[in-house]
Amino acid sequence: IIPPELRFAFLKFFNRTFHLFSSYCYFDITELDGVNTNELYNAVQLYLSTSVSIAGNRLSLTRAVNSSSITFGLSNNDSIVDTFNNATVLWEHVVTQRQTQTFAWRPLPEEKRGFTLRIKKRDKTLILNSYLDFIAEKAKEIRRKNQDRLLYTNTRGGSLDSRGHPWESVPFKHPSTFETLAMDPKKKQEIMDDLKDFVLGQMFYQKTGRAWKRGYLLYGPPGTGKSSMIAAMANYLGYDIYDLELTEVHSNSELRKLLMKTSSKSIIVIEDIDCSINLTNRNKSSGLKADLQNLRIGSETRSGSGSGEESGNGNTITLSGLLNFTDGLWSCCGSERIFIFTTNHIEKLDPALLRSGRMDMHVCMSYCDFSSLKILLRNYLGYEEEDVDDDVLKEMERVVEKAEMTPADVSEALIKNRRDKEKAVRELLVELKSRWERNVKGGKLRGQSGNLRELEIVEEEEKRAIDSQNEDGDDVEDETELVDNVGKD
Ligand SMILES: Nc1ncnc2c1ncn2[C@@H]1O[C@H](COP(=O)(O)OP(=O)(O)OP(=O)(O)O)[C@@H](O)[C@H]1O
Ligand SMILES: [Mg+2]
Repeated sequence: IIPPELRFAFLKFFNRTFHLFSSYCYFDITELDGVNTNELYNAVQLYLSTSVSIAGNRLSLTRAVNSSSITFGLSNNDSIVDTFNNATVLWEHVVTQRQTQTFAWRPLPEEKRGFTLRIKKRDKTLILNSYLDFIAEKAKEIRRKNQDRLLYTNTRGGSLDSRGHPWESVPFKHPSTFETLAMDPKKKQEIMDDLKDFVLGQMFYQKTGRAWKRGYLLYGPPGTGKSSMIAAMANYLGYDIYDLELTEVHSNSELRKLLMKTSSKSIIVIEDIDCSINLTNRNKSSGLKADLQNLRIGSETRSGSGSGEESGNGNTITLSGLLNFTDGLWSCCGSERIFIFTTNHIEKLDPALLRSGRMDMHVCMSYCDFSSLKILLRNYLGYEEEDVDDDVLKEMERVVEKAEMTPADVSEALIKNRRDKEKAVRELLVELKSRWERNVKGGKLRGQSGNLRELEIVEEEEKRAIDSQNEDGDDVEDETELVDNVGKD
């Protein structure tokens, strides 16, 4: 019979007085903080899920698709007690149904989730100063220990899921590490040191007034390990990867939103940057001129308000948008981020992307050299240097650089015969030699080979080959015939 308004006012009053005299205070940690995901919520969830002091008698068990581990969690509206430095706290997982929505720009999740932390008022300073930091640290540690990295992609084409995430994720389990990566050991060490300095460099970045981020440009022919390098970096640092598909992004503002939804401690990757830029920039209006214009717009906005507007009809991403993405004010909305661009054709890239300070390190991933070859032999056959015949090794060392085989080609040759290791090495050498021969000969025809000794060797080997073929039959004639036919066409 009491009117609802009165009942509401009464409840409010009751609550107020209750809180005034209660010795507890409460903190709400909601899953979504406006538009952003609340990292503290995730940290608390992780912390509680593996906390040894877990004392709840009702837990929810989850296992994500493809994940190897089971996660414990608090059931909806259940609570557990935790202790920290003699202070006892109570965590409650509060899940409420969202009221029917009137109108929203994007659908919000049906449930509102959050943790409520109840502590004694006298513990307030302790909790605020150290307990929450402790949880964040612990969550980080757990995440690292679980080794469960995530690989995110933006293949939704701009649409959001019910929690407002533009990214889709799967567990990332690429086995590539710096150990298995075949490249010049000196260069490899340099990159590893650089990464380590970056991770430990918070103070440095703060002191020098730089945003805590770093850019790498990986370039080189296909199959030289660019993607493998990215995986190795992620595994080394324990970072998540955001694989940004630029062709799925329709405007600069969409790009910015994607960036805002990435978490810190992550690697943001744009593969084959030359192709993506072509697609969106050069096809529009008049090629280079449009680019230059975009660039100008880009630099204006960078020094100005930083609000990088879309040029043209606003339905395309531009170079300026991309530069703002990696470099502008928005790029520091999180910290500890690594940007990696890869390309097969560095010469095609716009100089604006290459200028110093933008991509901090340019890493050339190139054809297999001798040191890489040795790493691959160890990876695939378990062979150390001394396990391979000396002459064979010397021969390999002589031809490997000019053979211009990619590590992917070498891997393929080794995998094919991995049951018969000796045969694998033999066939690899044959392949290396034939490519070497072709390249050196090609160089001779183009008149650009400087090494006379090598030419002599090629000629000698050619002669020997012809002799042996003449013995075998008339393969040579077949070949000339083929060439003739091509000539006729
Ligand atoms: N440097 C390397 N060390 C070890 N393995 C390699 C290396 N390069 C290539 N591989 C092998 O070759 C395969 C292809 O390599 P990867 O995908 O990393 O090449 P990529 O440079 O990214 O090529 P693309 O330019 O076509 O994307 C990998 O699965 C890996 O096993
Ligand atoms: Mg690749």
